[in-house]
Amino acid sequence: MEYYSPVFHSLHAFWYSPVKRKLLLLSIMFLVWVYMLYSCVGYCSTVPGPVMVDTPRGKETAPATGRRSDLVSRLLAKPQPWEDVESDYEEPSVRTAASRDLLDADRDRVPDPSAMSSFSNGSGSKKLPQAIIIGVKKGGTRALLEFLRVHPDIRAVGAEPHFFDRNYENGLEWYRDLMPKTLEGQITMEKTPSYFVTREAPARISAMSRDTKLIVVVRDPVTRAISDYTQTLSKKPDIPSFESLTFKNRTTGLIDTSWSAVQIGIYAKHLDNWLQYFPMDQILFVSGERLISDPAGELGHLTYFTYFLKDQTHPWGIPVFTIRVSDVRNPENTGTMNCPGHSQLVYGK
Ligand SMILES: Nc1ncnc2c1ncn2[C@@H]1O[C@H](COP(=O)(O)OS(=O)(=O)O)[C@@H](OP(=O)(O)O)[C@H]1O
Repeated sequence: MEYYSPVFHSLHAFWYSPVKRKLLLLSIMFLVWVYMLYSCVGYCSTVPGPVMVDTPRGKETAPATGRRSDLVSRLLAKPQPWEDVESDYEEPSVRTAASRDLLDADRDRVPDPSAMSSFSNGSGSKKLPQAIIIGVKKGGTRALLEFLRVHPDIRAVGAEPHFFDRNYENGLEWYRDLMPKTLEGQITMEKTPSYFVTREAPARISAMSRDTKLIVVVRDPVTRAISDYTQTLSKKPDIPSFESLTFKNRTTGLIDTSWSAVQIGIYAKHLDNWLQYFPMDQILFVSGERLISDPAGELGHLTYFTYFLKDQTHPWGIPVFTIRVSDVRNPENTGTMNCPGHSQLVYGK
């Protein structure tokens, strides 16, 4: 006995009608297409797209991974109120974490587009930095960092984290999270030039790790001060002249050492603070002058740097960096010194 179903009958009739069959197929294709479109939109919204970031060189496109765009947005976060205010050139002799950076550059606040190492491939793990370029501001720290990060053993965060001066309360995990991933044997680095003149920085870095290598780019303090001043002048054209800020009394030649541009250049004084926490052989001095006059020559020292950073002696011997020194209060008093073994460090003495 044949079972008769009205539903089966209407389906049968529907299927054998060519027009209706085409309509059914079209509807199915349409539904599949809508489904695919929906899935694609959902997927694309989770895939990181290019991010435009403001840099000192203008707007640039960063190939944003999720991690990188996270870093960029964090570092591009609205500046704290005190960061917006530039003061009247009166600064404490040594900056404290809460103090304002009078001559700070915009670039200090804006992350470099290559905030993550270009070699970073997503593998490895984030580590706290083993080496930090702690200063000096306008010494050539950016150039040095960019030179160093060319080396495959060095991974550096491009933006200045300002952890040990402005963001310390965020904690070490926050700081670690800013770092690029590294593989075994690779060195994590960062640079924040204001650490050098921040009173709390040496103790804080030492608390993180007493083995941290410190790199200081030193430059003739007078040239450094002019560079610092020029940067501020470009943002605030109506500030007083360099001379009137430098001298307390032009006739006697008495220098106003409370002006931050001069303060920062009294290297020996700041160095004393660091030497309370770190031995001299853990601090590497680099010539800011050489970074300008012979950057290729400094690039040649990259191998030395990695040996220094890894606590190893280079097979070719001990690296020697000749540094021109001068006394900010007596610019005629210049000389040279070799690093390491820099017993003649007389900057600002
Ligand atoms: N190789 C190379 N390439 C480009 N620029 C170089 C280089 N070496 C040093 N400099 C000079 O370094 C000065 C900026 O120093 P910093 O990077 O430490 O500045 S900052 O503190 O990060 O704002 C800035 O100095 P001034 O030009 O006198 O302002 C740069 O010119």
